[in-house]
Amino acid sequence: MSSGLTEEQKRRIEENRQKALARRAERRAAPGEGGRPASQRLDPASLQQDGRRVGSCHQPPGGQGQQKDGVEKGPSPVDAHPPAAGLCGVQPNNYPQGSNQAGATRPFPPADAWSHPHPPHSGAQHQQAPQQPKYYLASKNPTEASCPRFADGERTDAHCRTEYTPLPSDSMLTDAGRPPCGPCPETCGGSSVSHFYSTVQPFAPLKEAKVQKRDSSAVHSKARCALKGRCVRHGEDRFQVEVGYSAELIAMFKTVPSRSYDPATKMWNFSLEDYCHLMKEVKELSSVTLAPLEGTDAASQVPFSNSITTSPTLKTLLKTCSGWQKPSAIVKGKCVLISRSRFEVDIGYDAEMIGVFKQMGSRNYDMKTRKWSFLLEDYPRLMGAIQSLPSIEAEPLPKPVIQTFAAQLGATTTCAADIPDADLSAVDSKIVAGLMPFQREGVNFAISREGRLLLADDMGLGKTIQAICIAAYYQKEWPLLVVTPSSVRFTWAEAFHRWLPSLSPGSTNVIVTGKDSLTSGLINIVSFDLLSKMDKQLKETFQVIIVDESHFLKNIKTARCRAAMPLLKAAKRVILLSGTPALSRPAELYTQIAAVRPSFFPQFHSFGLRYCDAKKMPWGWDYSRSSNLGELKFLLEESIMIRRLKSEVLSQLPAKQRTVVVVAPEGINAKTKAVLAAATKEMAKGYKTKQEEKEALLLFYNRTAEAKIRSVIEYILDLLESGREKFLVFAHHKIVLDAISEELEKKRVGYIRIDGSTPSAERQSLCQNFQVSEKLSVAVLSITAANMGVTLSSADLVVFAELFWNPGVLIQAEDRAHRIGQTSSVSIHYLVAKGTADVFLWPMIQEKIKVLGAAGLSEANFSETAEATDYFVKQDPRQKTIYDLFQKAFADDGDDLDEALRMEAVDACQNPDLGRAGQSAKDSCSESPRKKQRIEDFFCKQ
Ligand SMILES: Nc1ncnc2c1ncn2[C@@H]1O[C@H](COP(=O)(O)OP(=O)(O)OP(=O)(O)O)[C@@H](O)[C@H]1O
Repeated sequence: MSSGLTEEQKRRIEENRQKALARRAERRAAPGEGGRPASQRLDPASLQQDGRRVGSCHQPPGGQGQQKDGVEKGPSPVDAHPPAAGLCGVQPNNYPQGSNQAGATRPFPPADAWSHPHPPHSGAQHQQAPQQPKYYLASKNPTEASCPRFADGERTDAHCRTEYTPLPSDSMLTDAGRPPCGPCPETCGGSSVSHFYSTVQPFAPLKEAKVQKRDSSAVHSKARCALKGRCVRHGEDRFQVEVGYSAELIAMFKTVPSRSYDPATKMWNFSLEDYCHLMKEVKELSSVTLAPLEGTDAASQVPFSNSITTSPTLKTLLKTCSGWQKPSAIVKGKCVLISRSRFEVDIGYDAEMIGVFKQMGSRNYDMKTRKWSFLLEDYPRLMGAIQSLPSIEAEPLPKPVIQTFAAQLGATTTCAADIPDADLSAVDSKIVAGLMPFQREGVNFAISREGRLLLADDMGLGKTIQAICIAAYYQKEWPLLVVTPSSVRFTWAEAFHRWLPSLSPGSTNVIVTGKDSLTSGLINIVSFDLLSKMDKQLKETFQVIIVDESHFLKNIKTARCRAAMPLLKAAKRVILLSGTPALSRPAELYTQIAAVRPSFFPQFHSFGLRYCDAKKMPWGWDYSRSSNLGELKFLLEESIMIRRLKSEVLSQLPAKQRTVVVVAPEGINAKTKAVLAAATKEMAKGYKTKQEEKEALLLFYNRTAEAKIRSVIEYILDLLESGREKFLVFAHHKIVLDAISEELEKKRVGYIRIDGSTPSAERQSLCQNFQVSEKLSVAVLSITAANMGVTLSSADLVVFAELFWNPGVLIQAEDRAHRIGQTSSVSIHYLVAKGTADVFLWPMIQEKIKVLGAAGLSEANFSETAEATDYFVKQDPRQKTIYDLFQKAFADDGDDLDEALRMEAVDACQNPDLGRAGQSAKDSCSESPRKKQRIEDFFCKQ
């Protein structure tokens, strides 16, 4: 670049330079005169008495400075610095120890304070410049006139402030890699400081500041123009930076994690742990130099090993200095999926990285979370750029996420294509036509995922019908295996026959004992526990498997899980059903995910690290927490899981959904079975009197209660294990109510109980407690004593452990949950046991309700759900006789309540603890005084 000087000017400059050199040589030749005293040599260890390092660029007599090469600067116009003395020059630094001259070490305000417009350099200021001394020397008293001030007297230009000179000056002034000092652009080059401030945003990336700095560094030298300051200890483990204002310095300060600004002293201080990082950054800045902390080596920035002034604490705190670039400088973070189309980079600050972020078209900065997010299509480009930054360690998105969202990555599409309608023409039309719209979507989803999925619809939304339809779509690949809790094995068999009428009656094989064949049916239904006991038979691989309540597999260590996992991994289609796939923590999902997509997370640990916030503890890894749950949800929903809540599909649901649960007959012991069989046989013969008939029926009913207890309890426990948080259980016999209560107590499940012995005053408070308390999960209720007058709408599931012949009473009981205040569809489960009085009671109830319905007296309809159980009775002529007997006995009775009382009395008599005598029954009956009286009357009548 042309200097713009005439030849004559150049000649004179050269002359002056030569003269100056000569004078300097003379001074050097005369020891003690003009030359720097040995004591003032630029010794890195030169310290003030108080240990603070001060001036290292000494002002020679006559106010002339001296450069390392020993050549005094002459008044050459070329070298002459812009006239505002001190703007760029080496500032006086040989103040008396501890002095704080005006302008010395002027602190700067915090970043916010700089947000107001900075007074610009006036043109006058620049015009004044030539009138200032031309020597490039430090001015002891920088002229106030040359430095505009804020209203509060603060100078506007950092270079107007007196600064500490860093040492050793040799290193400062002869930094080999630096260009020779040229005009300072901020003052001389016409670029005002205020302009610089305005370009540095509060969160301006340091990189950008650096870019500006580096661009300008070509034309000015740090050594000569730099703002100078120093580091001093600040308390036990911190250091303070005493320096004038520099926007780029502040921008850098803001990246230091331990930064703290002291408004009183107006200085920034930092942890010693950040010292080396900070010094390294300062070194990069063109406009600032800092004298290192006492006791450290300016070059290496490590403590002096032999210095007596270096305390052990300092050594310890600075020990990472030499290698600061490694652990301490690396900014670590991770990419996290935050929606189906975007991901977020959860990471600390790094200027270069922010520069990369800003190049992404889809970038979005969330002011609240202070995180950047991008479209997935930018992911490959962004990661490529970030990974090339040595100081950044950003954990990428997990492989399963990349695989699952491959369509969005790199593509412009942000949404995966809609799930197509599956062709269900080969499936029984009954089930296809019976699917509700959301259930059809579930089936479509399953088929789009090639029959491997976790169907996680809320409880009661009809996962069974969907699973049957999905499995039927793959019927060519059957035999089918259905793994379920043992209490619903028969319900599954019924459901298959109900929804797939084309199935032959013998196609379902319900496995009841470990000796049964696991593979003899087209549809094989087995409980979790039996499956684990039948390992030997498991060699046969099923291509299609349904697992109901798949969260039963949540613990990999259980026998049931160990038995099921190899089968599931090997099968072609895996249909997992669970309304509550994880009851308390994401770790519980792992086995279910692994069952459906074994390739996603082959090792639990990688899943644990990402989603269970895995922590190493003294005893091993703790996976009980959760992390990145949003990402996990998006991953699962995109790949393998479909979940709808009741509230989302409420408009498609009936207000009440009734289910017949066929409870397992093996729950009935052999003796009870024999008694029941004998009773059935006896009843088939008929009775002479009506009274005999009724008594026989009541005894049969009572035996049924005893027989069902085990299955009922098993069912209730399964419900609890499945995550049902609140439900009502109605039973009629005291022994059933007692058995349920005892079991709940044993299992420490919170419950209330309302039966005939519960005083009216207490009922209300029990109900209120149940309504509001999360700790009360079950309401154990007597069908006859609690079917009216109580509100228990906080539950949306009603279980009938026993049947009652009057459907009106049952409907009233259902309505304890289905009433004003209920916001959900109410599920009602009727437990029906084969080989018991239920077989006769259930069709009878159906019959009665039909009549009520036809008369417009009831909107309830049992026939839909009950049709599967109809054939119990219709198939066998002997059973038909008994059914007729039931019909006759109960249809004649106008007063069902009397019947109920009679049965309660019988119940009381049958209870071994209560004795058989009428008197004992009277004494022990847990009924209200009025009822007691009626029972008494009844016995008196006998
Ligand atoms: N499309 C339908 N048509 C008629 N009845 C249905 C339909 N879908 C579900 N149901 C009935 O709704 C009740 C609840 O269904 P199901 O037992 O399959 O629910 P679920 O989602 O498995 O509940 P849970 O998680 O509690 O086991 C059953 O009685 C079932 O027959």
